[in-house]
Amino acid sequence: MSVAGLSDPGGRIGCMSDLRDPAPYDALLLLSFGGPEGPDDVVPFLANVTRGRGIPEERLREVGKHYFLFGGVSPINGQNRALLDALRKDFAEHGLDLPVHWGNRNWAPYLTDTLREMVRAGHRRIAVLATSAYASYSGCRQYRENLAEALSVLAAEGLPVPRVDKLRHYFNHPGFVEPMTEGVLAALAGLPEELGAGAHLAFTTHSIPTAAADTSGPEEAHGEGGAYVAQHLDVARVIVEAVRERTGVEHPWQLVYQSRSGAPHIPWLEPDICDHLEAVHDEGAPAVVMVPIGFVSDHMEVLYDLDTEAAAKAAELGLPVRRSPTVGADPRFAAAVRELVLERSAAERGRAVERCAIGALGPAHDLCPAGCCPARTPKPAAAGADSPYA
Ligand SMILES: CC1=C(CCC(=O)O)c2cc3nc(cc4[nH]c(cc5[nH]c(cc1n2)c(C)c5CCC(=O)O)c(CCC(=O)O)c4C)C(CCC(=O)O)=C3C
Ligand SMILES: [Fe+2]
Repeated sequence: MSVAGLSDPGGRIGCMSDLRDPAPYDALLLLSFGGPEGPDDVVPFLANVTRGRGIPEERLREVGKHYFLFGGVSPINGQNRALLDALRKDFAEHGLDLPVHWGNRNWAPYLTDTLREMVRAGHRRIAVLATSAYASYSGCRQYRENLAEALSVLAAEGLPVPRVDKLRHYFNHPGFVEPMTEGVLAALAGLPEELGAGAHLAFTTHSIPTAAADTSGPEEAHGEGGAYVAQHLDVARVIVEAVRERTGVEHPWQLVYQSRSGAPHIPWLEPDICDHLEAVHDEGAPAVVMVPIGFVSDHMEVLYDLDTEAAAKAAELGLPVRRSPTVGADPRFAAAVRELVLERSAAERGRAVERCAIGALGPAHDLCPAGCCPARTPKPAAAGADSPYA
């Protein structure tokens, strides 16, 4: 069943607030991308991200320019540490006794090392929260492939193989969306009054190849843009409507893309944020608020691609822009994670659960069906119906 989030002035957002029992889970794993923490980390980090594709070091240094501009430090690890603290605090305050660990796909602490420690500490049934809210190969199945790889290493080492369950996509959880809505309202209020009312909202997310978008989500969601585009449009509509309710203004808006990479002849989702800024400027938009709904924290894709590159484009056009924040370690997001854990725990125990979701799409599946967000070259993926693991 899908119900609207209940939000009171104290900031509590709840659907399953009566639940406390995390069984059958004995731990939560925060699974993220990882990022470099100094100049010497940048090239090895990029080699990890692009592993198996034989990209020469020279090219990696070029790609690493964004990181070198910031002293070789991505903010993403610090942001995950802050999220870990927020989760532990929220769990403790709500009587949820569940240890929280952290592992990354591409940098230390590495997923495999974290899982090994968790198994040695006795954990056998692990809920997994990925720092990616939407469907897609890059945002979902690739994390599941990395989980399968890590489990295969543990098995080869003769260690027990834990069961890992990835929590559902939370793009439409009110604890993810409401802090972003508030951020948009604050960004609009930060514009000079005569510009704010007519400002355009540019909702941004990571561009991916159109072929990956079209096959994102379960098979029934396939079609142009697939679940990836549909989910982002749903979140954008919810925010536009919430802003209209609060301000009386329905701002013109569009879903646009950023951070494209890959060969130019392969089609990726468009338009790019910079082209979009130019287009709306030509149409006479007085100002733009960039809303990075595709990301969970203000990491390098946000700091470079929006705050540096797109901001420079806007300055060149003389177009006033603001950028609203991502959820990061917002306590409402931490509360949402607790609810996702408790909801899934109850479901695994066979209880009927209320799944908190706003927008038109309803709550996403617990278990990715076979063929969900397929890879170009099939690999084993854990935590889905087609997982080779229990
Ligand atoms: C959908 C999506 C998300 C959102 C979901 C999620 O968060 O998972 C995301 C997040 C991120 N992407 C990140 C960094 C990178 N992504 C790359 C490359 C790519 N991303 C892709 C997609 C996504 N990416 C794709 C289709 C590619 C090309 C193919 C490939 O290489 O797989 C490359 C390689 C160099 C380049 O091609 O530019 C880098 C360095 C960082 C870390 C930022 C930091 O350090 O603060 C984060 C959070
Ligand atoms: Fe990426």
